[in-house]
Amino acid sequence: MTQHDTTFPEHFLWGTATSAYQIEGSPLADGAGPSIWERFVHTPGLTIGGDTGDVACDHYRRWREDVRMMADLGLRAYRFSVAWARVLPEGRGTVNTKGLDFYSRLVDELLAHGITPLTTLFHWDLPAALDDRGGWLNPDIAHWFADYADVMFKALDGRVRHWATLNEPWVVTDGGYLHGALAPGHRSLYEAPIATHHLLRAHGAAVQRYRSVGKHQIGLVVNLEPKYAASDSAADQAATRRAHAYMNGQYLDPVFLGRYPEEMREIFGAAWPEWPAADHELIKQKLDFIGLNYYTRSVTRDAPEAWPVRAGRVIQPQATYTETSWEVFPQGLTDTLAWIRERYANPPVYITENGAAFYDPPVAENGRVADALRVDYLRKHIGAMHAAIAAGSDVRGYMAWSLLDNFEWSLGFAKRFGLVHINYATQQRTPKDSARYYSRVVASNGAAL
Ligand SMILES: N=[N+]=NCCCCNC(=O)[C@@H]1[C@H]2[C@H](O)[C@@H](O)[C@H](O)[C@@H](CO)[C@@H]12
Repeated sequence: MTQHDTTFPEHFLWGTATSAYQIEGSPLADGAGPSIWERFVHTPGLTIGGDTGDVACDHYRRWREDVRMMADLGLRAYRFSVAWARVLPEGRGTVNTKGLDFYSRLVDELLAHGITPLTTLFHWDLPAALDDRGGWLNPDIAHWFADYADVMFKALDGRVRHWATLNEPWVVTDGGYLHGALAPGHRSLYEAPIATHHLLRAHGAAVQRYRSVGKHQIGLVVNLEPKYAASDSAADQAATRRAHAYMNGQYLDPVFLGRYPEEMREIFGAAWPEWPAADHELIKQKLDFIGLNYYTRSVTRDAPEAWPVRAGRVIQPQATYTETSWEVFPQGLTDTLAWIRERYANPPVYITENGAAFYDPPVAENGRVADALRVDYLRKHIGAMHAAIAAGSDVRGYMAWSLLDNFEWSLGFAKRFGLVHINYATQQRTPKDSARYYSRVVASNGAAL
């Protein structure tokens, strides 16, 4: 590839991403069991405006229309997640065939339109019945998850050739067990490391199971956020090392290197357990790819008040920020891909999420949504990804987050990440300018950047 050539490798997989609870609606339809998010959103005060995923984008009923829209946009791939409690209402035991059939039909419809499915087994919506048994704090969850994964592998493997075990274990632990902003809403220094470890053991158990029943590819999706020291001071440098270990190394080091970063004990102190070697062997299953979710960076300073990592984010006055207060920093994607390449011996990577929430203008009379900021965000980040590929990173695909405006967890519907606008009152879908732009990028394999 020459300097100005932005075409991507042949067969580069261009698509979009969503997750079950954020778009499907009908969370209890056809025998599905409740998830911890069903409980969380119906607990007053835990989501902005009391928003819930009861309807969301009504994708559970409009899925054919949505697949047709992906095909009309020329998308080649689609990353979605399976709601565990649709398939196993109690999280384990009896399979709900109607729940499984929803995903089987979705996969067949995608394939019929020439769209490659990438399937995430867990995207935060843990079955409530398992949470009642301790959820990610119960060591038994490793085999509960592997048994659920086994059901999905046997039902869909072959039609689905790209599996991801977990989506963003960091967010599950940091949001759900340390700070409590996300389901199940715990706030515990002692629970967080246990949740992390059991998430990683469950991941390892599912990958191990896949190696005995599956024939294609399986990986782990992590959100990585590069940390840049705010100054050369020892305190800021140390805080940056802690923040990097906590958000980035804490998940990939155990999987690729068989150990946690040494900074973890410094961060958690007495709350950081010692785990048996057998656990590390289970976690360290060989992966076929890393799924990278990239959104932003952090310029990091020492912050003794910022429990427990003691690292703070320094606002960059000259930067553009998204509606979720994330700095737009495309270089961070190039740097993160270089870090993966160098630290973990250049594993295959799919960018499984990249996108931004901006304040979009309303749908105009002519049907346009002129989301210029999102077009610019995509252009710059796809360019940053290309720079990493030119430097040797083995990046194999890019899934823009998100296909649709959707339920943004505790922020509800207030934040719009979609390439396609959703009118929640009518459920009308309207491709934004960013969708039209992305269609051209996909059709030209990156040349029309
Ligand atoms: N602070 N800070 N820095 C950035 C940390 C990002 C952590 N959140 C994510 O990555 C979530 C991921 C999730 O998969 C999806 O379900 C969410 O809708 C998107 C958008 O929020 C992203």
